[in-house]
Amino acid sequence: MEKKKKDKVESDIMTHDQNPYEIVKDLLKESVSRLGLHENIYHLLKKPTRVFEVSIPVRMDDGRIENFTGYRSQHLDILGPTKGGIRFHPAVNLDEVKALSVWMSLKSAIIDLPLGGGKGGVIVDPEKLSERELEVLSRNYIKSITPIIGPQKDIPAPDVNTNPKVMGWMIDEFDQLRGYNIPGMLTGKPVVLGGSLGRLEATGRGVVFTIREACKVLGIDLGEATAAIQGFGNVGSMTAKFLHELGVKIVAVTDAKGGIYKEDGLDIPDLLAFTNKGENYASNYEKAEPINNEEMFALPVDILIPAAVENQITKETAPNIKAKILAEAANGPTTPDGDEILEEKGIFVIPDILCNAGGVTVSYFEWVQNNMNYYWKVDEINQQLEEKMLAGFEKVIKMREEKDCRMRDAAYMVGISHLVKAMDARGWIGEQEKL
Ligand SMILES: NC(=O)C1=CN([C@@H]2O[C@H](COP(=O)(O)OP(=O)(O)OC[C@H]3O[C@@H](n4cnc5c(N)ncnc54)[C@H](O)[C@@H]3O)[C@@H](O)[C@H]2O)C=CC1
Ligand SMILES: O=C(O)CCC(=O)C(=O)O
Repeated sequence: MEKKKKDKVESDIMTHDQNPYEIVKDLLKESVSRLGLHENIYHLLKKPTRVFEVSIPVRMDDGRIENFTGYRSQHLDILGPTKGGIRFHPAVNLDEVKALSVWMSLKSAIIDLPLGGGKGGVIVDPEKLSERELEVLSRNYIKSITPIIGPQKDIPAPDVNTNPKVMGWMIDEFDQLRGYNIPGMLTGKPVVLGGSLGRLEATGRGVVFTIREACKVLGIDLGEATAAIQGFGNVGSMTAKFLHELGVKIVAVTDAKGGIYKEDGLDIPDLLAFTNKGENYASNYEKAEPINNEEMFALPVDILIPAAVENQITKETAPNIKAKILAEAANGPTTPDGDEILEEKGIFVIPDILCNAGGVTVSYFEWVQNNMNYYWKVDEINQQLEEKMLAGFEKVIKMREEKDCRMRDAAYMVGISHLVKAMDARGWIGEQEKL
């Protein structure tokens, strides 16, 4: 009863402009039309092929059985098996998971990966679980979606509040069910179990490649640039590390618990060492001043990086943004009305489906290595990641010039055009739908 009430509240509070699935459908529709394609293409793209809802009973430490709700959405598998992360968060809902799976299809298409889009989520606040409860939840979730996943079907990976440790439990459960080791069934796993070198850093590294390219377009010298980052988990912290290595002064980082600010620039290696010890920097790091998310968005920095959750750049926060570049490391951080304000202000947006595609790119490399059971050196992986990200960035910039449109529309058009080629090759579409 309690659970039902919570789910209802979550979906009730989402307006059309905050609902990621409504947002992504509107963007798909607009881009299909801009490309001069028949609206049938929109109808082929707008819905995931398959969505799966599961109940995940967990015996809690106090003996109670709590029944969690989980989802897996498989958007489109015309380029290859569907692929995408698993999120553990109290705000997870079906529309969010569906939108995240559409974004995965577009990301893979932009980067030219032979993969489709998938995504999973469980409605849970992992901070409220003990380690044992979290492990049981992780194992039971993967068990419940076992019929629809596998290395040639749908390949999960980490997302918000999941990590290599969680992936280790999940792969163990799957291997035990199947009776043999299947390393390519998920990615982002510990290296000792067939994880790829460079995967942990990949999303942040990819974000920084796109920022570097955007700075070239705008004539910004990275050595003189300043940045602020929302979210200091896997993606935010790795983005901070690589930007710092390029000489960018990171003046603020924030997360769900608060944030810190230092005008002269934070000592990122020191901060990473602090957080790696499991410390909460927002309340315990003494070498900087406190700052909240709203204040951070309004800082006079060159580069602003939302690396947390959806709907952060809104009609409330966007008017205060002073940055020249908004690098969307998170999925769906900008609402449509936030986007309009960014456009009016002439802020250069690196859209999520391009900006954060480094994660799935190295996940693809991990899967390839698992399939051939031979493992590459980290330099090889990083170099191939860079090539893929730069090629994706180039395609989006070219489309933006051709169509004289926003970076976001250009990224959607690049992704959709690639998917349409695959639809055509499969005989899904007739003359009227072709480019
Ligand atoms: N992990 C990956 O490889 C990839 C992640 N992403 C996206 O990047 C974003 C971050 O993911 P991860 O770093 O993996 O997750 P994470 O769980 O490691 O970190 C999430 C961070 O966001 C913060 N956060 C959560 N809610 C917040 C709020 N309301 N306000 C401010 N901060 C908040 C958390 O405190 C934490 O610092 C998500 O949108 C995810 O979908 C995208 C591509 C790949
Ligand atoms: O690494 C992957 O397969 C998926 C990463 C992901 O979930 C994302 O790009 O949002």
